[in-house]
Amino acid sequence: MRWALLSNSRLHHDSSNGHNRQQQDDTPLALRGNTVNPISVAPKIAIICGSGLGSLATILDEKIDFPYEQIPHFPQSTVPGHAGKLVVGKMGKVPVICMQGRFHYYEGYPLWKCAMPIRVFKLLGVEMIVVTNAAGGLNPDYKVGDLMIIKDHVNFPGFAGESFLRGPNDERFGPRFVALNSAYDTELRKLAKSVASELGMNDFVHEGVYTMVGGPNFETVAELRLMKLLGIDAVGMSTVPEVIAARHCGIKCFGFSLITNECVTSYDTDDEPDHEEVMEAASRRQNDLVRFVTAFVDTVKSAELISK
Ligand SMILES: O=P(O)(O)O[C@H]1O[C@H](CO)[C@@H](O)[C@H]1O
Ligand SMILES: Nc1nc2[nH]cnc2c(=O)[nH]1
Repeated sequence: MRWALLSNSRLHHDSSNGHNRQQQDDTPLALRGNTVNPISVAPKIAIICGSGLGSLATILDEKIDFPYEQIPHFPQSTVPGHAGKLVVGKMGKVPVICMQGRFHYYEGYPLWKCAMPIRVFKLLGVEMIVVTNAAGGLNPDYKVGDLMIIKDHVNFPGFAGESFLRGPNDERFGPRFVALNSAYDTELRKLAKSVASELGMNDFVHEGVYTMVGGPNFETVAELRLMKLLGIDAVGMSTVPEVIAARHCGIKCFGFSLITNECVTSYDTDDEPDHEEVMEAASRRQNDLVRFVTAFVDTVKSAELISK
């Protein structure tokens, strides 16, 4: 397999995280230039599959897989439930690219690397991301298996100065300072709610605020109580860097969390969250999620919210 080089200086800024600038600049990401399996049709939507949610990629027609280990310098998936490949194909009539496996800060990647695939997608012509994740439910109305359309986020790593955008700004992707007050597109959220309604999913679909923590540990009771006080509905360890990268380069964002566990906010219980429970909950809801995302993508196309 041969890969054409696309200068990666367009993808990354210099980082003060100890990463080798030369390696960054050498990273070949021109999937269109793959002479074995070129991406001939530009994907319009990128779907980032959360923990245990990889089945969203398996339903594509005319699928082509690009395992991460075959993409030089691409990060590798290390978390169970993240297969580690890009899958390109069609969801209905829409060309899409799925990340079956995302990158998390706790795996050891700096935030710029966690969300670097978003810039690859931008260069491939992607106009919208559908970002999904598994999350712990803080809102007392949420149950395991519920779906939360993300209305907004609280970026805890950002409070400590960590950002995908830290370092020199690459003006070719977007401005130094980026507005995030409407990061999660209002029109797309409205449309998703009407799709959920049409599919009879109203009793388990909510809208709320997601927060990202660094992980990999789950939260203490005191931390979860603090988050509740702040109006946070669900907590996870991802998504925010991808959304910031996307908004910076003008990609529209729609996101949802699958509530895989109820956060333990009391000291009077032996309940503990674990990753197996997270994956089991994701697996139980996969058929509904596939139905929801397929109908959403179809409606986005009909509403002409992506180009023809
Ligand atoms: O956010 P995704 O990738 O869905 O995964 C979530 O599930 C894992 C914990 O079980 C963490 O990685 C958390 O972020
Ligand atoms: N931080 C965090 N991430 C999760 N991912 C799935 N469930 C959880 C949770 O309870 N906390």
